[in-house]
Amino acid sequence: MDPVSTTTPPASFAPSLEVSGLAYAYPDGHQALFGVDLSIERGERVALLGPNGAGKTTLVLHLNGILEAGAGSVAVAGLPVAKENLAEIRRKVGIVFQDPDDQLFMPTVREDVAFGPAAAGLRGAELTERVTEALERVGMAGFADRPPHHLSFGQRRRVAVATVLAMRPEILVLDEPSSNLDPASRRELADILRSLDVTVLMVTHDLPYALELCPRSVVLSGGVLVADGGTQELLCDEELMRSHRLELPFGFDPRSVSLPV
Ligand SMILES: Nc1ncnc2c1ncn2[C@@H]1O[C@H](COP(=O)(O)OP(=O)(O)OP(=O)(O)O)[C@@H](O)[C@H]1O
Repeated sequence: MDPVSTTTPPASFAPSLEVSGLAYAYPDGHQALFGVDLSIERGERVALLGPNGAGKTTLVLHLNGILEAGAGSVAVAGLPVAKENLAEIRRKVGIVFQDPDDQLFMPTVREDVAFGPAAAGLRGAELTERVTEALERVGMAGFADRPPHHLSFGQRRRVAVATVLAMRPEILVLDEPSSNLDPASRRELADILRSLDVTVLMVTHDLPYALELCPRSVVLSGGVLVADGGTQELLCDEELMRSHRLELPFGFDPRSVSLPV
């Protein structure tokens, strides 16, 4: 048997995300991650929970190679996150930042959504189709010719999601997707995210939102992955919640929510 085939699964069978023994210290010496292991299968929606300073952003910045692992490895759909693969990795890992204005800078919504695919070489009808599809998936097709700065915050967040979906990413990473959204916009975004056929990793302090959207959660605390399991099960674990400064809103009962699939 070919020895390579026993250690390197074909990309189509590899998990969307495989983080192994990831450790990282910032240049000032602060150790932010200590040997994190995390595997996410295709199509899973996973919430990344943890108190302030846990290392969540540090972990996310490793997924598309903004930070380089001190030790351990990260692979996206079987492709190692390494300098020689960065262009491909950045097409596969779509990050939606907390502030949509960090991602929207073109005169119109259409141009913002077209920016990534055009930079990747798409032109003409293929590019138009990609933009239309992404805007339809977030319910913003009717806004293509509007300047992003004329849209509401919730609409801008949806366009930011479309800019990332237009790249047809392997994994969609969202940083606090529910922040600053009113209840209706929050629900609409949840419906959109549930409808997508893509792997989702969502960083959030909004525990009810994690429960609503993600069947699975992982808890990072002090740079260590301290829990990995069903979101409802984790949120019902009072000792886990208390010891990692995770708090549910007053009166919220995680058992009362009908679970996502
Ligand atoms: N550029 C940096 N240099 C040194 N230390 C840093 C740097 N950025 C973050 N840290 C430290 O690394 C640790 C992890 O930070 P990180 O931003 O990853 O946490 P987080 O879980 O995303 O927090 P939050 O929920 O507050 O966004 C913290 O102790 C933080 O102070």
